[in-house]
Amino acid sequence: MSERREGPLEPGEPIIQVRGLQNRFGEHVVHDRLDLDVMPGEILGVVGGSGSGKSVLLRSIVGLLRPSGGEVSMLGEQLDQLSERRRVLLERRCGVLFQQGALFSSLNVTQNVALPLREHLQLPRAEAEHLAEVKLALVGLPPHAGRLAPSELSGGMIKRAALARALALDPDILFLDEPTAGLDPIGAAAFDQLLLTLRNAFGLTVFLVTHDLDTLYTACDRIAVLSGKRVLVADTLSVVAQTDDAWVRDYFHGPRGRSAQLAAHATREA
Ligand SMILES: Nc1ncnc2c1ncn2[C@@H]1O[C@H](COP(=O)(O)OP(=O)(O)OP(=O)(O)O)[C@@H](O)[C@H]1O
Repeated sequence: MSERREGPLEPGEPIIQVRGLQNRFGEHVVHDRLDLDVMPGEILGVVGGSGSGKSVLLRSIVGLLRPSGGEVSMLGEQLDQLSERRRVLLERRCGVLFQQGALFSSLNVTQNVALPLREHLQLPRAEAEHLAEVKLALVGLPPHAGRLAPSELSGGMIKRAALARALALDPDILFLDEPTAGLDPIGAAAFDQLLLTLRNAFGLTVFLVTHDLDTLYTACDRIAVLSGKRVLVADTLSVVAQTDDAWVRDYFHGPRGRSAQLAAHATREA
């Protein structure tokens, strides 16, 4: 991976800053004056009930959805004030992994990962595919996986291939929407470890939408809870879990929350 680029961020400045975000679809208000900071190099887990607006928040930040109001800044640049050229440059610094992986079925895995390199950097095919193979190895896929069609991959392999594509342009920020959904517990745990390895090795910032309590316990530095159209709390897991809120209580202190906590303790002590 390339050297990390120097952004215009001041020390201590959030890498993503969301202020007063509003999102509505017709009469349906999803976000109302939502604020959130994401700090450089952290893995932030974003949780909340179904329909609380986690994916809409992610899409607003990566520029796939134009918010109804408020401001989003990323890497020191305010999204709604960017020229087309600056927007494309900023896009390159973000890798996005969508819920279903979103690989092109007509391309093999290597070609899928090579696509951003060809489109954004205009690399010749052979060079782009060589770099794609490096990325596939980085996410732990065996060499033969590159020649397979997406339909020939297991669920875990699809996630890894999609992660390799999200990493293709050496992003500063990785956005992941439910990366462990549909994986068995062993595959999910391996994915969490991979995420930690990548963050530790490359200093990536990770914005992670998840329902997976194990991921929150093992991989996240901070957790933001979406509730009531806003961020109810964004803090370390121990602070968040003590928040006086019915959803937080059910989620973190219900049976699944307790078993995730026990599993995380056991892993740390092993
Ligand atoms: N393009 C759209 N048009 C209309 N409504 C939308 C659109 N996208 C999202 N919504 C609505 O916005 C709300 C929030 O959706 P979002 O997908 O962000 O929820 P979520 O918190 O990610 O949910 P889940 O955990 O179930 O994935 C939902 O009620 C959804 O129906």
